[in-house]
Amino acid sequence: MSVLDEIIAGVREDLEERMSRVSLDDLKELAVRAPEAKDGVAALRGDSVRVICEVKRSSPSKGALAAIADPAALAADYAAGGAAAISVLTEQRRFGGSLADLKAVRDAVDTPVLRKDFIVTAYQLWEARAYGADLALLIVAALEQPALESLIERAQSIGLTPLVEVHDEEEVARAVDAGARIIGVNARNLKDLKVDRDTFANVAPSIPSHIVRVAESGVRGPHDLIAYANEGADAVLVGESLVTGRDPRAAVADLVAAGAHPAIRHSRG
Ligand SMILES: O=C(O)c1ccccc1NCC(=O)[C@H](O)[C@H](O)COP(=O)(O)O
Repeated sequence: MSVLDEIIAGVREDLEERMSRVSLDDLKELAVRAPEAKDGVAALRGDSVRVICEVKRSSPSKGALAAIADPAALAADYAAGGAAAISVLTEQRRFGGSLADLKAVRDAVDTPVLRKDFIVTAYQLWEARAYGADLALLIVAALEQPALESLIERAQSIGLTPLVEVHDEEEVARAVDAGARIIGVNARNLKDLKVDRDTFANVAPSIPSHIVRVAESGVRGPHDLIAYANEGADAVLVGESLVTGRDPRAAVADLVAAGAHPAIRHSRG
């Protein structure tokens, strides 16, 4: 069993428990009352490289990263630093996240919010919307093609923008066929957790230019953002280096400034 398979097995158990407590109809009621979803595509594409900042307490690869007692305060720092979106890991067992974190972040900022989890059912999309997410992660490696297609369609129909995650060119082809408008290339191989920053450069050229390209994982500071930008990234997704650093707001501001540097703007035409 790969790490991804193990994570998904746990996610399915936790999901069963939530589904036994909260009906889909009740979730839909909550979703109707949630603030209107913001446009994820508009948030992540522009003349500068956008920065998605993650609320990440722990991870399978590194264990505990940061306690994050107040995710709302961290999100407010990210927003003040210029984050284009805030990613909230809601998986409990390996990442220490929750839907309560998602709600706390939603209530604290106007910035678009991404539910980062291992989504395998439409019920989780409704949860995402009910707790205020604007975007939801869908991982190609976790889904058969018909499920990927139907989850992208369902996400869009309820106002969520799917961020469709891939790790190789074959997965890009699947994401494009399924109708993705934002594709994230994860430098982390979710089967063995190794991070290879060359993954983006190898995979991104196969992403059609009308699709937003996000470079995920391994960003330690502005130099990594600049490298990803030069390889064609519209946005980067950053977790560990922000939650383990001393000043997340300043760290985000440094990344945002690097992403808006005239040399990068010029190379992006
Ligand atoms: O972070 C992990 O160890 C991990 C393991 C298995 C599945 C997903 C995992 N992380 C999710 C992510 O993709 C990252 O949190 C995100 O890209 C930010 O990466 P980083 O800046 O390297 O923390």
